Amino acid sequence: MWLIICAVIIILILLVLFYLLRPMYRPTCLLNLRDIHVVITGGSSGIGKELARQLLNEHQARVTILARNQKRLDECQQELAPDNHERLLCLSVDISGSYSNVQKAIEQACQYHGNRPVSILINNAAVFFAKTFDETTADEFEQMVRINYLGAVFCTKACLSSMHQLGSGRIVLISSQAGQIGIYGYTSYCSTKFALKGLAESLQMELARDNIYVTVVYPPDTDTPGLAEENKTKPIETQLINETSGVASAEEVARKIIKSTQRGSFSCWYGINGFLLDCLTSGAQPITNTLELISQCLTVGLARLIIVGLLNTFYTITRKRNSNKNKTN
Ligand SMILES: NC(=O)C1=CN([C@@H]2O[C@H](COP(=O)(O)OP(=O)(O)OC[C@H]3O[C@@H](n4cnc5c(N)ncnc54)[C@H](OP(=O)(O)O)[C@@H]3O)[C@@H](O)[C@H]2O)C=CC1
Ligand SMILES: CCCCCCCCCCCCCCCC(=O)[C@@H](N)CO
Repeated sequence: MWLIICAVIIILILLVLFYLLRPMYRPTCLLNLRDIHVVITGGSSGIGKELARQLLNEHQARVTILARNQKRLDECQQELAPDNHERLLCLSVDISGSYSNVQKAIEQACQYHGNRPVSILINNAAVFFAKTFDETTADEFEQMVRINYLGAVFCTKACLSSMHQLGSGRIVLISSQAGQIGIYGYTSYCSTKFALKGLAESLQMELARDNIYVTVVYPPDTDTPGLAEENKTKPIETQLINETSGVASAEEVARKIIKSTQRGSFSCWYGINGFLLDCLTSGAQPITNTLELISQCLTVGLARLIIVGLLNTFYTITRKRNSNKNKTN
């Protein structure tokens, strides 16, 4: 008798919990990508280019790539859509320049794709280099904020009317694991990537009622031309810390971005470290799935313990180098 009463009480508590913890918004269905218009900033290299490739070849989407360098854009057009020109438009624009230029580029893109409004915007373009705060110039800080943060704001602003027109949409912000944890050498980069999460949380609260879903992506180091360039001057401290999460391929990173975007998940992470970092930094981020929330609640304490252990190692790495430098001086 008591057993049955206990079981009923437990079930009731679970039901109430599930009701209280239900997602605050939920995409109606998995987004079908066929023939829809996807805009990818920074799609002429690395992760952006791989996204364009998969969207074109595996999902038959229509793609617009925005980047600055015309030569790289031409090569991209040749490589990604040699005999299918009408599905891919490569446009040269600096997303951190004037807002009206970005707006014009988006208008031109919609016209090119048969007046198709933008269904998905992937804010992927960014610049990155690793230098200490002291070594980073004021101009470099400004450039980083302009491209990595303001560029995403401008493109999002320019695409929103499209999504309102459609009555649905997806906005993807490519952050980084360096947008979840502060790292030696990334004072300028981390700040811009952290900023994207604040933008995403507020934007999602505004747009959930319009059926527009925001996804923030947190890749680890990823094998791209951008990473190869960064590695040429990366301080050893930054290199050693980043190695904790290993190096992913652009192919796997792009694949999960597309899946998370179709689902409308709020965050997109990679591997066990990515999962733990997402739990650790879940804070007040919205949930799209009750099980996700339960796993975060159960793991957050453990993740905090692990990160404190790791931080000890990271601080040892940075102190050691400083004492070596001091000895040689
Ligand atoms: N690779 C990595 O290890 C990781 C990367 N990320 C993030 O993933 C994203 C892509 O990185 P990745 O593929 O390595 O980058 P790449 O450096 O390989 O490519 C960057 C792209 O952005 C474009 N771009 C840069 N500035 C502008 C601008 N002002 N206006 C328009 N386009 C611009 C570049 O073209 P052009 O110069 O011609 O304009 C290029 O197409 C970035 O947001 C990065 O922060 C996150 C974690 C790890
Ligand atoms: C709770 C336990 C979690 C443990 C994991 C902690 C690991 C920290 C490693 C961070 C790696 C950051 C890579 C940045 C890549 C990037 O964005 C650049 N390549 C571009 O500059």
